[in-house]
Amino acid sequence: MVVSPAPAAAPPAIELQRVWLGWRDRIAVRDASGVFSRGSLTAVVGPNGAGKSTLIKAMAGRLSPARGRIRIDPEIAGDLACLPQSAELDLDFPVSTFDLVAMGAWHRLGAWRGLSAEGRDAVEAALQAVGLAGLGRRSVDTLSGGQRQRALFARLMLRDAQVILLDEPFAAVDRATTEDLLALLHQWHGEGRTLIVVLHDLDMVRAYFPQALLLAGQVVGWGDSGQVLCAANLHLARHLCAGGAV
Ligand SMILES: Nc1ncnc2c1ncn2[C@@H]1O[C@H](COP(=O)(O)OP(=O)(O)OP(=O)(O)O)[C@@H](O)[C@H]1O
Repeated sequence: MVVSPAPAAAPPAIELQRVWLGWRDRIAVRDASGVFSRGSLTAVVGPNGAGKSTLIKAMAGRLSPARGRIRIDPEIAGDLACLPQSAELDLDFPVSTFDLVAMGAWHRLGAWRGLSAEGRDAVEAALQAVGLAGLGRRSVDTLSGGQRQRALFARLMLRDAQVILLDEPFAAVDRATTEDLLALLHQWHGEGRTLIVVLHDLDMVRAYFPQALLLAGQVVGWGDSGQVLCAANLHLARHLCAGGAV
């Protein structure tokens, strides 16, 4: 097994300390340890059922570890945003795209306070940045899948979080949308945010993500994506998820 440690230069944003995660009596992730450094850009990859979404949910605070600890840097603990898989999001309600994006600012403004002129400008700027300028008045239930994903990225811009977790953000969106949203991820990375992104496209990971965490019910590799995504690790991950023991 090749497990490379994450670079030690930056302080930890999120540290997994012998974390076990499960659903009722089923263990989904066993004994995972490692560090997502501050400002890192990490892809979480692995076969279906490897525990990627489970780990994202646990780091977002939606699932408690059965054992071990997820330590989030206290300085950024309240500054973590999560975009779940699109299948988990019900956007079939008649709210305007503008209001959906503006919801990103709720944690700063309070749920029932109106947006200032500055806030409204920020929403318009975010809509423009994701290619939805002029669509603010459209109801989200009339947007295409790609447009919804763009709107959700605009909402993340308003959220302005230091740590951003994204679960398969490019599933079911076309290539142009993927490229635009990938560019936004890189912009956020350049701003020093910590990004943790569940992905299936290994070529994309090798090309654009410096760090990778390969899961298969346990950590198979974690570190430089070129090293982690070697043939031996990928073979081991497939073997483990097919029910093999090591
Ligand atoms: N809400 C749940 N209740 C019960 N079991 C669950 C739940 N969510 C996930 N699991 C189980 O936990 C294990 C890991 O699932 P998880 O969704 O984390 O995998 P994944 O790596 O994200 O898979 P995929 O690539 O298919 O999205 C699987 O065995 C799955 O059936």
